[in-house]
Amino acid sequence: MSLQIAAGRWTSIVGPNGAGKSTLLKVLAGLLPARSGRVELLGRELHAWQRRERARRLAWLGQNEAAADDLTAYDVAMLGRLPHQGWMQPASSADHAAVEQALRATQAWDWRERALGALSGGERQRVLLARALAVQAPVLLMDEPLANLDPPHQADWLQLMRALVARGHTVVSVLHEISLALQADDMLIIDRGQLRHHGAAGDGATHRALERVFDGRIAIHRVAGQWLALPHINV
Ligand SMILES: Nc1ncnc2c1ncn2[C@@H]1O[C@H](COP(=O)(O)OP(=O)(O)OP(=O)(O)O)[C@@H](O)[C@H]1O
Repeated sequence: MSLQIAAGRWTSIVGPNGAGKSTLLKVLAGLLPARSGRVELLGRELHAWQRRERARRLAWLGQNEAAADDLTAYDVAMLGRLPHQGWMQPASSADHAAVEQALRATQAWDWRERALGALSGGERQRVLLARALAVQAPVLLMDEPLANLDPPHQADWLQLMRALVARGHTVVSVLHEISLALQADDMLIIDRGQLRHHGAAGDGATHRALERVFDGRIAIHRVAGQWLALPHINV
């Protein structure tokens, strides 16, 4: 695969189950070694970055991530500030401000004192999203950020991503919900470990590539001003 993800845009990665979407995202994050080739972040080889510097620039939200269930939501979000903190140094007022802003942005502020393990799946996801936002990194990589989120919170997430991109952040997200993925600026379509298409999410060529990669089992339609992926159901 050879690709360049545009800075200051939101790119969604889509494709069938097992296509390699999460694997690609992990390689981009430096969490999996690329077997060959190289990955660059902001024009510099990923592994040439000093780890703390890289962690400040790259925020990560994984799929079904294990997290310390006995920590409060507030302390989980504060983990996102680790790259900004010195060894054994207490959190600064900037750290607390970033955590509060992130928890409020994901509407998780009200349960900041509750343990992560006591939250519902969607509530937990919003705290993990807040942890990624608290990093205040220019690049955010997210694997299934909408898992367990109800439709209003999915819409909130979309708005949040738009606001981040408007402020110059780069967002890359793996999404299974194609209609939501179609709201991105750009789309990477992956199948069987190969990049099948890379283009603007609103382009007809991207829509045809999507329909192909899902064996014609979906069709992209324009409904109420939005692109939607509708499944073909034989009745
Ligand atoms: N740790 C691993 N060890 C071995 N094989 C793996 C591992 N993780 C993933 N794979 C395999 O690599 C392929 C791609 O997996 P990946 O998780 O990247 O797919 P995906 O596109 O994200 O799928 P999904 O839509 O189901 O989440 C799959 O065939 C999977 O079984």
